Formats: sequence, C-alpha cells, structure tokens
Amino acid sequence: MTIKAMTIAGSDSGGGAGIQADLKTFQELGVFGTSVITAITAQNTLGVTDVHPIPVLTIEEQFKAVITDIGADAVKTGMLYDKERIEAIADLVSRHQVTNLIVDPVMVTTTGSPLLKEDAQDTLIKKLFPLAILVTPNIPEAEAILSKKREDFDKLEDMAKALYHACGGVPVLLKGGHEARAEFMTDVLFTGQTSVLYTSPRIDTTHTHGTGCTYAAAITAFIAQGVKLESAIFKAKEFLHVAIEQAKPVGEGAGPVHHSAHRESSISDVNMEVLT
Ligand SMILES: Nc1ncnc2c1ncn2[C@@H]1O[C@H](COP(=O)(O)OP(=O)(O)OP(=O)(O)O)[C@@H](O)[C@H]1O
Ligand SMILES: Cc1ncc(CO)c(N)n1
Repeated sequence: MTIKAMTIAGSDSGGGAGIQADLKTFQELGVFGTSVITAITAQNTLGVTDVHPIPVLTIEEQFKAVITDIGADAVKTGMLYDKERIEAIADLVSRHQVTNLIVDPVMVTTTGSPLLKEDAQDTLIKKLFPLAILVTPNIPEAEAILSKKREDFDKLEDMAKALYHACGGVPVLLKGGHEARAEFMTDVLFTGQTSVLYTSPRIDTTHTHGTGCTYAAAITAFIAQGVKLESAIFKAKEFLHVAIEQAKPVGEGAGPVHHSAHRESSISDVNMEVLT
C-alpha cells in the first residue's frame, strides 16, 4: 500500500523551505507527497522579494483534486498567508475529515520576511489549531501566540504548557532553535499529560534555511506511516539533525539543509527524555 502525505503551504523558489522542502522530505522518507500551494514566494537564501497569494478557489480545487482521488494519510500546513485562506483550509480539513493534521504556524522567515498577515493569527489559533494533532511553533511564533516573551518563563517546558492551553488543548512541540547561546538544542512536546524533551548538540552553521518546514514534514511523513507522535518527533529530529550537519553551501546567504543526508549517516545524536 502506498502511504501518502499532503502539504498545504507556500512555494519557495529557492528550494530550501515551503512546498519544496516538504516534498523532498516526504520523498526521502518513502512517502508519496502531494501539494496544495497557497502562495508563491520569490525567495532565495538571502530573503523574500515577492509574495503572490493563490486565489482561494484554486486552493480549494487543488485540495479537492488530491483528497477525492489520491487521499492523504497525514496532512501538514505551512505558510497560509491570510485569514481568508486559513478559513478556507480549516473548512476543507474538517469537511473531508482529515484526522492527522500537523500545523506549522509559519509567521515570518528566518530573514524576517512576513509570511502571515498580522490580523490572521487569531483565525489560525481559533479555526485551525483545534483540528490539529500537533502544532509546531518556534520561539518567536510562541511569543506571538502567547503575547509573552521567552524570558517570562523559567523553563522551555513551562512555555510549552502555557502554549498547550493557548492553542486550545492541542499537543504542542515548542522548537528551541532560537534559544540564544545554547550548547544543546532542545525542543519540548507537551501533550496535556506528559512533557517530552528532545535534545541534540548545536551545529555551528548558518545553513538552517527550511529547518522548521523539514522538521514538520518529517513528523508528518512518520505519522502517515503510523508512527506514534512521541517517536515520530524523535525520528524527524534525527532526520533533520544530519540534514543540518551535512548542509552544502548553496547561495550567498542562509543555505538549505541537505534533505538526502540521512542516506549516508545513521548516527543518532538525538536524545529523548520523558518527564513525569
Ligand atoms: N544550529 C543548529 N544545530 C542543531 N539543530 C538546529 C540548529 N538550528 C535549528 N536546529 C533545530 O531545527 C529545528 C527547527 O528549529 P527552529 O526553532 O529553528 O525552527 P524554525 O524557526 O521554525 O525554522 P525556520 O528557520 O525554518 O523558520 C529544531 O529541532 C532545532 O533544534
Ligand atoms: C514558502 C515558505 N514557507 C515557509 C518558510 C519558513 O521558513 C519559508 N521561508 N518560505
């Protein structure tokens, strides 16, 4: 049986993030990938120079074309651009009873370009988050969702717990990639019952373009294959870690991760700790 995963996201012409990162990741992990494009960005390793949103009707038709024929064992969302598009996607996801939805609440790029309109955040939280099995904010996105700063929380675990409530009681994976000065990179999953810490050594590199997309896409691929949430995140972080480690220089700025790195490296540098 062919396992299928769908990405609903924006196109990154530079090939490192967005739809392109998602499809590469699905392919690498042995899952058949399909796509619903929400916006086209003119983007490279230096930044975004243009954004062209796709009409809502065309987004709906892409989704229906895929779901009614090919289907999806898991679905991931990335850049959704604005309120209108989020509402349309939330409606499609609930009408077609998508059960394995992973929402990466993409707001701005690493280089600071906005990918979500500011007034759309509330719609994302209220309409889309409740349909998800996992939401994957980074620290700046978590701060925007909570209207609080990282410094307002002693531990990352406390921030993840607050996020769980702010996201309507949906499991949250808070990514710590933006933690200053850290020697180890820690992400925290809070499921409502347990906290799980995923830790890996920090890699000294500027080539981290597309880490968030690749991570969420890998989680989606493992969920599509029937892997449980806690292990899917662990396996996805292993996949991402070697992809960052072996990132090749591409472009003049923040280069993309190397999606096929896992083929050559089986060394796991990731640690998982379940807190009670
Ligand atoms: N230099 C690094 N070394 C090791 N792991 C890293 C590094 N940078 C990011 N990561 C890992 O990548 C994952 C994504 O984290 P991050 O918080 O950077 O997400 P993001 O900001 O959504 O990504 P993006 O930069 O694509 O927007 C996390 O698991 C984080 O630990
Ligand atoms: C299209 C797109 N989606 C997501 C990101 C987040 O990194 C990006 N840079 N571009």
